[in-house]
This record gives sequence, C-alpha cells and structure tokens, in this order.
Amino acid sequence: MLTVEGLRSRYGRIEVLHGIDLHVDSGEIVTVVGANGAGKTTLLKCLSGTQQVSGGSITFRGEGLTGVPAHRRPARGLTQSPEGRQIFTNLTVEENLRLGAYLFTDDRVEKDMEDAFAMFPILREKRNLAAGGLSGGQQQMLAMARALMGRPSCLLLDEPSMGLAPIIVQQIFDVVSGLKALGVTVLLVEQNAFGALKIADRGYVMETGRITMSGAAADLIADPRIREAYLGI
Ligand SMILES: Nc1ncnc2c1ncn2[C@@H]1O[C@H](COP(=O)(O)OP(=O)(O)OP(=O)(O)O)[C@@H](O)[C@H]1O
Repeated sequence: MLTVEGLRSRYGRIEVLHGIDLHVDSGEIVTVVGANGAGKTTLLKCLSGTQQVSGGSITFRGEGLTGVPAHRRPARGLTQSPEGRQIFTNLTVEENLRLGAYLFTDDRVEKDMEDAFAMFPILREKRNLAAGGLSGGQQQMLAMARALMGRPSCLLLDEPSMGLAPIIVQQIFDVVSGLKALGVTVLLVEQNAFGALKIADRGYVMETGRITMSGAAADLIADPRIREAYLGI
C-alpha cells in the first residue's frame, strides 16, 4: 500500500533522513520506533506532505506522492494524526470531528461520528464542550477520531502515547490495535517501543535518520539489542 524508497529530507543544509526504505502492506500495523530526534516525525511529515523530500520516492496505492500537495493526500486515503494532537481548542469536540470529515457531505458522516463515539465514549459525553478543556488523553483520542473521520485507508500516527498516563496509553494502543478490524492500515511512530511493537505486525528501528533494524514485531521484541536499547530489559 505504501512504499518508501531511499527517502531523504533536510532542514536547511542539514540532512536528517539519510535514505529510508520501508513498506506498509494493506491491513498491517507497522511501527517505526526510535529515540527522541531519530527522525520519526520528519518521516511522517514527508509522507503527509508537510516536509520537503530531497531524494527518494514515496508510492501510495501504486501512485507516486512526490508533487502531490499535503492538502490533497487525505483525499487519496492517507491521513496523519499529528504529534502534539493539534486539535482546535476553541471548537467543540463535535466541531473538531466534523472538520475531520470536511471531504464528505454524505449521510455517512453521522454514522462515522457514531463510530467515533463508540470507539471513544468519553468524546460523546464531551461532544458539546470546548476541546481545549479535555485532558491530554482525551485530546489524543479526539485527534485520532478526527483523523478517522476522514476515512483514511492508511492512518499515520505520530507518538499517540506521548505524555500520557500508562492506563490511557493502554487504551490508545487498544484502539489502534482495533483499527485493523475496521480495515484501516496503520503506520505508527513511537518512542514507546514496547507498547508499539506489542500491537504491531512489523517494526522498523530508526536511529539518527537511518533504519537500522526491521522485522516481525514479535522478533524485534525478542531481540536482545532491542530489549537492551529500547525496552530497558
Ligand atoms: N524544524 C526543524 N528545523 C531544524 N531541525 C529540525 C527541525 N525539526 C526537527 N529537526 C531535527 O531533525 C532531527 C529529527 O527530528 P524529528 O523530530 O523528526 O525526530 P523524532 O524521532 O520524531 O523525535 P521526537 O520523538 O522528538 O519527535 C533532529 O535532529 C531534530 O533536531
């Protein structure tokens, strides 16, 4: 579904992605794990089109994405739920969700909203409240639900567990895991390597702008190098 080959990106003269190769097949949950500053967010921004690519290629559902502006990528089925959530704090929960569905005017929008509320019941309770009043975990749920309102075939998730209490992190990862049953393919970047690998089919390890390891998530969790460097075991 998504193929990245030799991807390079830079900030000014400093290259931070040095030739990334990865792929995500339809129906998979794939995670890219790595320390703070490894380049995970930059990778996702290249995929969503908000960061310039300086080399290599991105192919999504058989079509090259280079040259497709960021605002046209969701209509192709590729949607990012950004790091730091970036919800509209002055709008209500429901208004945020409706913005996620800006591409659609059909009746399915109401059903999608019901699905979002079923996935995150707390959002139904707070639907008429300003999103800025939600807790961090609730805001993360809203960001994910809003992205899903765009009916992505592939969802790009940037650090959904960041800064959240363990019990909320578990809830978020459970929802991500459940997206598979809904037919949504997921590329999840995370510093929380253990949590991400536990729900992923495959994983990639990123270090200073390069992929240094990849494989089945279960194999990566069992690998002594990963256990020591990322899982603290
Ligand atoms: N806007 C920017 N201008 C210059 N350098 C940047 C910018 N954003 C990121 N960088 C640098 O690019 C490198 C990769 O950063 P990136 O945010 O992609 O890493 P990350 O793995 O997502 O880390 P984090 O977990 O903190 O989001 C880092 O060295 C970072 O300092």
